[in-house]
Amino acid sequence: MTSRLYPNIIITGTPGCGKTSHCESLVESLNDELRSHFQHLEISKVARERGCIDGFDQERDSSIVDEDKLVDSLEPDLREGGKIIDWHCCDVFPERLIDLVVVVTCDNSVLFDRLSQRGYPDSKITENIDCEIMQVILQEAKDSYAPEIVIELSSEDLETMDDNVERIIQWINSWRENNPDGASNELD
Ligand SMILES: Nc1ncnc2c1ncn2[C@@H]1O[C@H](COP(=O)(O)OP(=O)(O)OP(=O)(O)O)[C@@H](O)[C@H]1O
Repeated sequence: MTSRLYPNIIITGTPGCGKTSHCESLVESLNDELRSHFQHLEISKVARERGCIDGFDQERDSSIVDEDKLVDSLEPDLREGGKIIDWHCCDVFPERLIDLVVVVTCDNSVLFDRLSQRGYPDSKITENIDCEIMQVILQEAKDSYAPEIVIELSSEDLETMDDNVERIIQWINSWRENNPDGASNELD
C-alpha cells in the first residue's frame, strides 16, 4: 500500500475565472519547504505534452482531450502527492487520489470582460457565462467528490485572491497535521 505525504488539490472553475492565477499565486506563497513538494499542473499544457489530445472541436474552438489517457498518465503523479491540478474539468480524477477541490468563481460581468479581452467569439463567451451562471462546475465537483472536500472561493480582484490562497495554505497545513503518515492511495 502506498500513501502520499502531501495533498493533491484540484483548482477548477469556468474558463477565465482565475484558476491559473490562483495556482501560480499559491505556489509562490508556499514557504520554501512546502514549495519543494508541490507542483502546478496546467492540464491543458500537460495533455499536449503527453500526447493526450484527441482532435479539435471547431465549434468550441478548443482541443479535445482524451480523458482516459490523461488520467492514466497522471496516476503516478497523483500517487506522489503535492499536485495542484489546474483545469476546468474536475470530475475525471479518481476520488481516492484527490484531497481538496477548490472551485474558483467570478462575478459574471468581470468574467465577461476577461473573456472579451481574450478575443473569444460571442458564442464561446455566452457558453462560458452560462456555465458560470448555472454553476455547472461547482455542481460537477459536488457530484464527484465528498461535500467536505469541495469549497467554493470567489475572486474578482487581487485582494480576494490573496485571501483565498491564504485559506488554501492554512488548509494544507492542517491536512498535514491531521495526516502525519499521509493519505492512502488505495481504496479503503
Ligand atoms: N483575482 C483576480 N484579480 C485580478 N485579475 C485576475 C484575477 N484572477 C484572474 N485574473 C485575470 O483574469 C484573466 C484570466 O485568469 P486565469 O488565466 O487565471 O483564468 P483561468 O481560469 O485559468 O482561465 P483558463 O481556464 O482559460 O486557462 C487573467 O488575465 C488574469 O490576470
